[in-house]
Amino acid sequence: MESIDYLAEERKKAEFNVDEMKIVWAGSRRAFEVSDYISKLVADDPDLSFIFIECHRGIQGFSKEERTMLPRKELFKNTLRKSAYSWKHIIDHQLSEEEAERLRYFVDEPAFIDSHLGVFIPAIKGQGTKEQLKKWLPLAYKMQIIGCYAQTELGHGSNVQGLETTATFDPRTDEFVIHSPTLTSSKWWPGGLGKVSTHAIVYARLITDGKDHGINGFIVQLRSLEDHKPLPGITVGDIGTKFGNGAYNTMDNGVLRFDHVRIPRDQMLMRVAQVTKDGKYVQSDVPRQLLYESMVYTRQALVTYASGALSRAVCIATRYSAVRRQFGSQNGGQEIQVIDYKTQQSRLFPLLASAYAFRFVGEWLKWFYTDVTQRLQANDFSTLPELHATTAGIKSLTTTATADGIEECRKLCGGHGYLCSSGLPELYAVYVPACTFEGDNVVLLLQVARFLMKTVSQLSSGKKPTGTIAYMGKIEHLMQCRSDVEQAKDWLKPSAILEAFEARATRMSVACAQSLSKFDNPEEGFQELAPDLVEAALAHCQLIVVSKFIEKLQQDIPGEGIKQQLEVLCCIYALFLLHKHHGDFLVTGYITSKQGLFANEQLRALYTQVRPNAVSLADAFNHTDHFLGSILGRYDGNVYPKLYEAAWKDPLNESDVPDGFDEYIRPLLKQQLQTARL
Ligand SMILES: CCCCCCCC/C=C\CCCCC/C=C/C(=O)SCCNC(=O)CCNC(=O)[C@H](O)C(C)(C)COP(=O)(O)OP(=O)(O)OC[C@H]1O[C@@H](n2cnc3c(N)ncnc32)[C@H](O)[C@@H]1OP(=O)(O)O
Ligand SMILES: Cc1cc2nc3c(=O)[nH]c(=O)nc-3n(C[C@H](O)[C@H](O)[C@H](O)COP(=O)(O)OP(=O)(O)OC[C@H]3O[C@@H](n4cnc5c(N)ncnc54)[C@H](O)[C@@H]3O)c2cc1C
Repeated sequence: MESIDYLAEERKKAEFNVDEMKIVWAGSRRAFEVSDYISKLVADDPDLSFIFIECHRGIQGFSKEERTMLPRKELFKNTLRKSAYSWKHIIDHQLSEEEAERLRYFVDEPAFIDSHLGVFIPAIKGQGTKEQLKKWLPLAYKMQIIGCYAQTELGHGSNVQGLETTATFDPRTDEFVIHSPTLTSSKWWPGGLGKVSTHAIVYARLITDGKDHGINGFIVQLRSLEDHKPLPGITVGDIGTKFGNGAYNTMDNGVLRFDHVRIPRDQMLMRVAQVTKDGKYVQSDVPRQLLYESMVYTRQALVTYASGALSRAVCIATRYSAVRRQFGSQNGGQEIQVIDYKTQQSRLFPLLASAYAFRFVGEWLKWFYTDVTQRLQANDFSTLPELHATTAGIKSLTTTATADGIEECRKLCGGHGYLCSSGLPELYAVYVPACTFEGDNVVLLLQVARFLMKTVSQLSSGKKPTGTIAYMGKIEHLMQCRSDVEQAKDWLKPSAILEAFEARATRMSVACAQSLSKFDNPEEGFQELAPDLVEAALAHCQLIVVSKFIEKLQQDIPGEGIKQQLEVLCCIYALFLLHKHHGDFLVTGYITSKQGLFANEQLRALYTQVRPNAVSLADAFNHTDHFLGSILGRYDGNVYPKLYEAAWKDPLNESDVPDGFDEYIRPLLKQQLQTARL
């Protein structure tokens, strides 16, 4: 049956070429083609798009929208099936690394393979010696071993230096003895650990000759490669069901304890430090911080994933807001589309703009990460602190805004957003731990703040700040300049926006540095001023996102109407932040309240400009209906019949009279009848 496009009228309004925008969103024509092909391949192959479960009726298939109704054990087994099937497809069709990553992404179920590819392999690459890479990477790439990243413990997560697991060198046997001395030293949380991984990168305190050398990474085999049973001395299992139905529960986050488990000396990852056969600890000439390199890699990758998750929620909320109508019907005509309410626009369009902003900053961060990694290979470590601060800060900003944005999109969809079939509750439940994993977002902003305080303190020494903190080189100007905006449309000038964000970030950092200098003990001062420091760090990170969006617009972007749309989105993103953090800009004295009001006036005008393009800007994300997994976000907008149809598939509707009627409802009703008779 041919489907009707209920959003066709919306699509006709677009003032730009949607196909060209799809390429801008994907990053390149090639990236678009790979994503487009793989997303359709997943959607069209039932083995990848459906969940199959053995039940009393035989094997039953469930769609993605139905997965929140399924028990964890069945879901987990199905995820194993899909991972194995995906892997076979990757091998049989000789998919490239890029295609394989897209396949994993569009299958869209958290799985052990994410930890294996996203953290285990990067950790070996970042911390292993050439010989170790040669030995372990081929095994990992061929999945002959499956690995996880076992850093966090029951008692310690953020404080990596506080980890308790020990790795004590025994020179008699040339081995390390890995041990969990306390309950709180139990490894706790690693994804893929609970039921699947055969190996782990275990972070443990390195002890030689009774001396503690701090944390190091070790490759430890956990399970037999024959029967998958835990090896002697190892206790391992899953930590239990997590937030939300379905959601992250397809992942086996695990617990792990060691009872004096022996591993050969060459399984210590030795790029940063080595232990010789006679037990001597030798530090390399690379900085110790390279032990944390894999976290930098993953934080960088999470930024692009943030734009992906936010774009899904925004696509659902935008399409549904164009379908949904409330109030204002005249003479029996149609009611108003809720997307036409200015309040709906002021909540939705900044999120649409944020999705694009995060995509571009993610693109840039990937480039920056690659650039710094190449320098590291050549033993140039000068840009490592900036990379750490930037990945930590942008990961924090984008994941917090994305998690909050998904929840806002759920509310933008009214009551129907609360149904699992909207796709939004599960998207939120899957996504929200990104605010915690790979570094709690507040802890990460405090790292940015340390970097900023260091930068400010070095300004007087004449050290010229570069890269993302180059703006601090203009400190004298930025501390005293005032906005020259005289009317609302002056806020459309990139230079006006940029200076506002630079002045605000500089002044907030300098204010913190001045407050800090009043403390005799800087560490005490840092603790006391932490909330202000976090705000200063956020201001710096928002400046980075805004400035990378502006830089993107300075590139040659072909395609009818594309640049104009992106300019509107960039201004919405920046002016929305300016409006939200109005207080910062006022208190630091850069703008007057009148100029703040101009920004808000301009913002409303931009919402009107983006309105006819909204559905098409969401289409440009190129999400398939399968990937969205949402009745509200369907491409054709055919929401009501599909919601109605889906309700009847709920297990509660399998019978008219529910189980439990005879035991619990009938007696109540009888009791009422008897009372009525009395
Ligand atoms: C086909 C391929 C497909 C692949 C696709 C996969 C893509 C992946 C996507 C999704 C997968 C997601 C899976 C996620 C699973 C989750 C995993 C985890 O959560 S792992 C555990 C993560 N844990 C943390 O993040 C802990 C957070 N804590 C820390 O990082 C640190 O403890 C700290 C907070 C930074 C503090 O460190 P420390 O105590 O050492 O402190 P300081 O004294 O503050 O720092 C000392 C100096 O070191 C600098 N520093 C700190 N960290 C780093 C770093 N990472 N890099 C560089 N430098 C760093 C710090 O700035 C200090 O410097 P100075 O001031 O001395 O100059
Ligand atoms: C779904 C999921 C998957 C994970 N996967 C892995 C994995 O594969 N491997 C792995 O090793 N770990 C993994 N983790 C663990 C994760 O990395 C940690 O949970 C994370 O680093 C936060 O540490 P924590 O749990 O110790 O939080 P805590 O540090 O205990 O945080 C609790 C609160 O204290 C605050 N806080 C902590 N320190 C400070 C400070 N210095 N100043 C101010 N406030 C502070 C935090 O902001 C937070 O509000 C995973 C976690 C989750 C939820």
